[in-house]
Amino acid sequence: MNAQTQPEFAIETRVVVKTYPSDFGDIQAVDGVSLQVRPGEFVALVGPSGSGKTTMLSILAALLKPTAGEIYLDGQNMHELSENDLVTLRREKIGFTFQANNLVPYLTAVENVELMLRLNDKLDKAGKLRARELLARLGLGERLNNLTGQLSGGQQQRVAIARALIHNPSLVLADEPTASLDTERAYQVVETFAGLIHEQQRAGIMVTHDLRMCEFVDRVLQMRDGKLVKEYTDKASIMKMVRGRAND
Ligand SMILES: Nc1ncnc2c1ncn2[C@@H]1O[C@H](COP(=O)(O)OP(=O)(O)OP(=O)(O)O)[C@@H](O)[C@H]1O
Repeated sequence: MNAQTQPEFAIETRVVVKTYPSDFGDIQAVDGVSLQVRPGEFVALVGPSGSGKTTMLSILAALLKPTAGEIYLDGQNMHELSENDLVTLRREKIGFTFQANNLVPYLTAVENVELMLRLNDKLDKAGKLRARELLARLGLGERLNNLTGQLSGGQQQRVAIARALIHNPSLVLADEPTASLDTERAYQVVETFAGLIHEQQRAGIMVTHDLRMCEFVDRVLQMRDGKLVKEYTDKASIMKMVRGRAND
């Protein structure tokens, strides 16, 4: 990897296809998706159920191999990496938050965040301080030493966000990060998430069914039948889309 030149895009996909075999013929879950996200840009991936959002997110997370197409993370073609290098790249350069936040129940809030640093061999004094600062920034300064089961859904989701960001990944992926939250908490979580993505210059991609959450993103990509069918690129058109649908 060339550390000298900073590529324009943190993540770029070129004509990505994912086909699942089935008894009724192949299912084209992702059908030629090309997208690019810059550092510091927060993008929402929306679309009806079955349109391929989760499949696309899994491919971006290097958890699923595409049937065809190319993916570049910080300019590195993922296809050219060995399985071992892919594991390392995923651990170092990608942060995730999932709907079920996958926190470790027998660890405290701060230990869950530190875990990402430990896995990357970066759990030093400065890292520990950053984990505490990040959780405090997310409003959990007084909950650092609580087990995650002692936290509310929204608090757990914020711990998951801290864990996704703590190792300074280039790409942060969120799958329905607000699914278990009430509206007010969902707004708070996504607003804070957006703020951190902008401030720390990460590329953020969030899959959401809740179009109101698009208020906080810079761009909306709409999928249908595995394809990107529409893009909203400015605040005014995003807000029009949010309001139009929200009033249905
Ligand atoms: N492991 C799999 N094997 C076979 N088909 C699959 C598999 N995973 C997903 N699919 C199919 O691929 C298509 C896209 O699914 P995907 O889960 O990516 O959609 P989605 O937009 O995330 O849907 P939702 O909003 O309901 O989560 C669907 O037709 C789905 O049935």
